[in-house]
Amino acid sequence: SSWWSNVEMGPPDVILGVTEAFKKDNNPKKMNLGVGAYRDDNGKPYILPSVRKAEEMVVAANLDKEYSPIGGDAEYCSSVAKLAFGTDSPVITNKLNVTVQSISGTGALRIGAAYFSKWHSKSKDFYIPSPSWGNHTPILKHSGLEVKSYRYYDPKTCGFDFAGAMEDISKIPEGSVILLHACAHNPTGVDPKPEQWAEMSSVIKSRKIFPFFDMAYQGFASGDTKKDAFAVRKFIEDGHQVSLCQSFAKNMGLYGERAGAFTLICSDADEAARVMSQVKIIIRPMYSNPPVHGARLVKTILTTPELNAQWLTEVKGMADRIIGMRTKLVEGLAKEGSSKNWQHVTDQIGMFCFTGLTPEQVGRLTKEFSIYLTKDGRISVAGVCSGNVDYLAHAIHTVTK
Ligand SMILES: Cc1ncc(COP(=O)(O)O)c(CNOCC(=O)O)c1O
Repeated sequence: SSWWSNVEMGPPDVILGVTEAFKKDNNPKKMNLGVGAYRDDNGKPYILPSVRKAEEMVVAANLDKEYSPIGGDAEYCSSVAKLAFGTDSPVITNKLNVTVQSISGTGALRIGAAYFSKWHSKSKDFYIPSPSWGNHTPILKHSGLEVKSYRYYDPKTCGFDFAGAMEDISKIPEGSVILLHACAHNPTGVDPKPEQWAEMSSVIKSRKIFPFFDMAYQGFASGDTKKDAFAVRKFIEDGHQVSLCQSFAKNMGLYGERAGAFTLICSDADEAARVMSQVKIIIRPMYSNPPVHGARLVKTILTTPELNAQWLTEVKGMADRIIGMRTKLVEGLAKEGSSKNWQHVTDQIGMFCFTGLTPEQVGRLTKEFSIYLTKDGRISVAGVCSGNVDYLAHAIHTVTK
């Protein structure tokens, strides 16, 4: 018999499964609201002009294709750290950040999980929001960590369960790690308000819990990179030694280029040198060194002033288009005569909207209207455009009235 006769068929990836079903549907009005990738108002993938410009500059520079350093290009690492923390942050000026390039946000989470599994001796428990990005649990578990959860989403209001979150956080044992989505929470689109972040920061500090940030959407949520980094910068101001995962998949549209970064904040230069040495020891046997092209595009944009300014307008443009579609959807539902409160659709932020639709209503959207989304009622607002927003409003009203 074969070596692999023992291998059973694994479950299909929920999100990619939605896209497969969408492709098979030949209804001209079909809509794919499953995949978390930006689409322009014609429903097409979008390559940012600033990225195209950076690519021309990189190609014209005739660079070699030698191996990157294990931790990636040093200038790339310092440019992405400045974007996250702010150029005048003490973290940057005192060089307290250990920042390495990662294989996008997922790679940053993998490096982080492996680092904590090996060097965070106080606890192996990671508390993630309920719900969280589907990949968080397997990434953490594959690294030998325990995954627990804290209340986050309130299905009654389709909003943030602040009281529940605070109650759960106040019970998390000292030394545990809490995973926080810095902005544009996936899958709910629900973010804490600044004053709620402040309260979470103080309880996390007083309980000696470690804040592990995942910032996959900086600039893509509100359109303002500083605003979207508020939580990370607030926690640092409050004295937390945060860790941070960054992705340039969404805010620079570099999905397939796999550009990201992982940062640990240290207490002094000596600690930073020791920590950096151990992070590199983790990366070396994982994938040895990162891909060069995506990082070169990011570095060129972030370190070329006029390109950086152009990028900021483009990422704001993507955020504004999505925010505009949220408003149009709520207006469309009102026009359809819906008497339900759809305030959460415009209160939520980023790529996703947790509609509050039941699995049965989701099933009807797909069956009766060829609208594809995940069973939890999450829609990727990027899949909504001026040509289909009224159709979506009609369909949602029909299945919810
Ligand atoms: C919270 C979060 N962290 C990290 C990541 C990592 O993304 P990447 O590895 O592509 O940078 C993502 C990307 N999610 O993909 C969209 C979807 O859910 O359909 C993410 O949402």
